Amino acid sequence: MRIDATDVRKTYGDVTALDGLSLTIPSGSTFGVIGTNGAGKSTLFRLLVGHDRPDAGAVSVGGTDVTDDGRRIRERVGYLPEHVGFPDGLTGREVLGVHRAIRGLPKDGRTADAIDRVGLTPNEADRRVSGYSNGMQRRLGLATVLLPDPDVLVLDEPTAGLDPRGVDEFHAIVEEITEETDATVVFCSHVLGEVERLCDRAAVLHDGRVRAAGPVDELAADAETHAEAETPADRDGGATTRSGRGRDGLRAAFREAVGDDAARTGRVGEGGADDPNADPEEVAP
Ligand SMILES: Nc1ncnc2c1ncn2[C@@H]1O[C@H](COP(=O)(O)OP(=O)(O)OP(=O)(O)O)[C@@H](O)[C@H]1O
Repeated sequence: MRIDATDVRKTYGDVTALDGLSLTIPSGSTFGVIGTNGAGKSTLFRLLVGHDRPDAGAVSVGGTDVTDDGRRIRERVGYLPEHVGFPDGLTGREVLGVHRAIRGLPKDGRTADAIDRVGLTPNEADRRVSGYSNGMQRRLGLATVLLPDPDVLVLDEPTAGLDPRGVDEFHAIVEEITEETDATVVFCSHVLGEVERLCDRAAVLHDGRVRAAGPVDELAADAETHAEAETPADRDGGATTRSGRGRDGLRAAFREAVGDDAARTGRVGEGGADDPNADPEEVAP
């Protein structure tokens, strides 16, 4: 399902969270939204899944305005918020059973499928969630989202706080989902390397606006257009080869939006180069 946000504005009191944001997420893409703390990522995601309404502008999913038919959107869109809590007394399998029942989904093996897809063993699924590690809780959260077999997955910082192994495992699960289904997957992150690894498209968000967006392989063109007057190539008459495409392109767009310091470490917001979630390869020498 394609997602369109058009000139969206959202304020909380005197705070402008989204300031005329426009973005298109093509059907079937794996789309990464990267931005600083407070850039508006979570606000955007709440609007995409119909949990909140824009003050101005429009958001549509699969051609349906989310404010017209929020229920249909919530049926087709799986949303994993940044912070998910589960009742401590239940096992993982019971949590999924409750979610299945609340959503009116049939007892057709989808609970066991979801457990399998997120890599929880049957034994782990039968343990109480109070004993789950952070990574297991994230996987269980993803399993609840997968239950209805959604057309769109919206994941708000799904790997924040996971150790490197947990991050890797979560990435592998997302990669498997994107390979095996036609689902549109949208997630946000502070970590550039995560977006580069998983996404075919990306947007850099800053101060409630999209600063660069497009196929990861083509973001270079945007960044180069904006930074044209200052590129080494311009300064030395074209002798220096420009960064080209792919990773360098996204990095250039990112640097333009968030500044040299964040671009150097490949991450923005909390943590730093020594954060367990940081990809060491992303830290420039
Ligand atoms: N419910 C709310 N009430 C008041 N202000 C809010 C609310 N939600 C978000 N904001 C403000 O809107 C702005 C955007 O917040 P948002 O959570 O969308 O950013 P974010 O990019 O997800 O940040 P982070 O990376 O820290 O999670 C921030 O200034 C935030 O303080």
